Amino acid sequence: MGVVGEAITDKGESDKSTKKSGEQDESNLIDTSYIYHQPVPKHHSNHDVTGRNHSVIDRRDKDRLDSSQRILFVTTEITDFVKVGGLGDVSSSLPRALAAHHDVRVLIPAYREMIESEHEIVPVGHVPAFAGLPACDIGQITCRDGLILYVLLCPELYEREGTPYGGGSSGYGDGQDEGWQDNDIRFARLSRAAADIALGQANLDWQPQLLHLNDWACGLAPAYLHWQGQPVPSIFTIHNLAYQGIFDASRLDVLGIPHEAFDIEGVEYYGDLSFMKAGIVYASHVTTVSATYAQEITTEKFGCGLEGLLRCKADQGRLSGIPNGIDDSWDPRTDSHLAQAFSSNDWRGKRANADYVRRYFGLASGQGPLFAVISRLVHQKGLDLTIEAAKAIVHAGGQIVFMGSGERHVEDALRELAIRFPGAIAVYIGFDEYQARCLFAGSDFLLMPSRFEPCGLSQMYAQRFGSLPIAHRTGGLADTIEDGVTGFLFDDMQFGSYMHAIQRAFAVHKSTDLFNAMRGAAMTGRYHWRQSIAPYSKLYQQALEEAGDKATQAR
Ligand SMILES: Nc1ncnc2c1ncn2[C@@H]1O[C@H](COP(=O)(O)OP(=O)(O)O[C@H]2O[C@H](CO)[C@@H](O)[C@H](O)[C@H]2O)[C@@H](O)[C@H]1O
Repeated sequence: MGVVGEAITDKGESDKSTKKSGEQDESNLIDTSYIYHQPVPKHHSNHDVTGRNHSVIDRRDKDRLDSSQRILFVTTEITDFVKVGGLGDVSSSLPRALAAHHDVRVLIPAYREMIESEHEIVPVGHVPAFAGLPACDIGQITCRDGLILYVLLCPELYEREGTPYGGGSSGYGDGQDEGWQDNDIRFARLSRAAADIALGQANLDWQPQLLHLNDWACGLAPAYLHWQGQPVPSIFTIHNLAYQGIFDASRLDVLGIPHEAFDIEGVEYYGDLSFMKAGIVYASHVTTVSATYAQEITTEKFGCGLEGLLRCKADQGRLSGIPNGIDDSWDPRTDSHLAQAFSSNDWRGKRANADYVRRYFGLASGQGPLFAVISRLVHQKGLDLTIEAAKAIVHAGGQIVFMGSGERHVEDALRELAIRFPGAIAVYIGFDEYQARCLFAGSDFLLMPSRFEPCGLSQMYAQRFGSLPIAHRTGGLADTIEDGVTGFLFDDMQFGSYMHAIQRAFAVHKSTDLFNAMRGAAMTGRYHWRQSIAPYSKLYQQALEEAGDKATQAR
């Protein structure tokens, strides 16, 4: 990824970075069960995250694949090429982590970024037109580490300026924000292609046994299979229930949805059509990305109108929370992006990164705490609270760097802060993977007062790089931050509660021994994908067995 934004410094200057983002490494897998209904483990440990490098899928893995499952992982973003947020990171690292145990391939639309990349796209298949969905070809990109991407070639749908979801950059373009007008067609096309591939109807020389679908954009895939009476098993993972893919009921025919399916038991959502609901209803099993969020979405407060259905799934044992992880590229000892590599207890090395961040973002040099915000700038992330807290942080001697893009009014409010507090607040509108890593490494604290957070990756990256998160006790934040040990949690989404947590952070910063102990504890947390592989594998197995049983009964 190259330049995607501008840094606004206290001098009002723009700065640009052209560094490439880091390659993703993978590491060994161990079996640790980690599912919803089981106690949420604490991540503080004396062990470091190390492991065998999986950046090249080696012979041993290939041999094991003979007895493994063939999984098609369907997604709309992947950090290798295009990323709007956390789903891009997960889609890049989870299939690679799973590849040690399974034959995992990825299906994704062929966006402009792929077409224009140096990667060769080899034509390997074709899917026919269906209802109002155009026919299209399937190309194959083989990544340097061996991961195979099937890319859906349809220039009129996918080769556009903008994000995978729309011309704006705030969210996941599900029809409730600035999404492309034809997002229903675009992502129904993706879903139908996944179903065709699963049925061996795409002329590929490979056929998956199971679909692993991610978020609303893939929601129609299990529905298409169901309506054709084909029991191909599928896992549907909710990364964010707030983006649902809601469209007008008049679109049923163009999307090839049978009218009988438009009811409360099917795809109907309060008079509209919901792709997210389709995924939940028709997939063999639903997962989300943390244990706490899996419970939260069964409640009215977090369920976005789908809590009843989700409660039902939970009662049937068909809803699990499996936490996200981070890959081995997030290692401050080896990350070549950093101004200086460092390890736990090498606080001078970490300090070199803080100096770099202050210089790069145009902050005054100083000894006070350095806070970072690295986030999509959307309502979910609670930026309003941080904007309110900014003045108090600066007056107490802190500095803040904001990096992100999203809702226009939030971007404008941040620009105003940078102008109001020169030398103390810097704002980078956009996202730059390289500078983000430096910021995680250079900051003392990460501000993340999310209203809800299905899992959250930034707080894991921050802890790994010795930056203590200050976060709302919700979803994955509650599961991955140990209050007073690896970060600070606050209970009420209120300014006073947030400020109290920030004050605790200031107090800890003053006490060198305590601060260092907390940073050390945060850096040794275990958030690797290896913890998630066993639960996913178990679900795959279970879904395949169930599908096999059904097929036997049907005979
Ligand atoms: N403007 C921007 N443009 C591009 N990248 C940016 C960006 N701002 C931040 N990022 C990067 O995107 C990632 C953010 O991931 P998160 O998981 O924290 O949140 P997100 O809400 O996007 O993901 C959703 O999906 C993930 C994956 O399951 C869940 O962890 C999470 O809770 C859920 O909200 C980080 O790598 C961050 O550096």
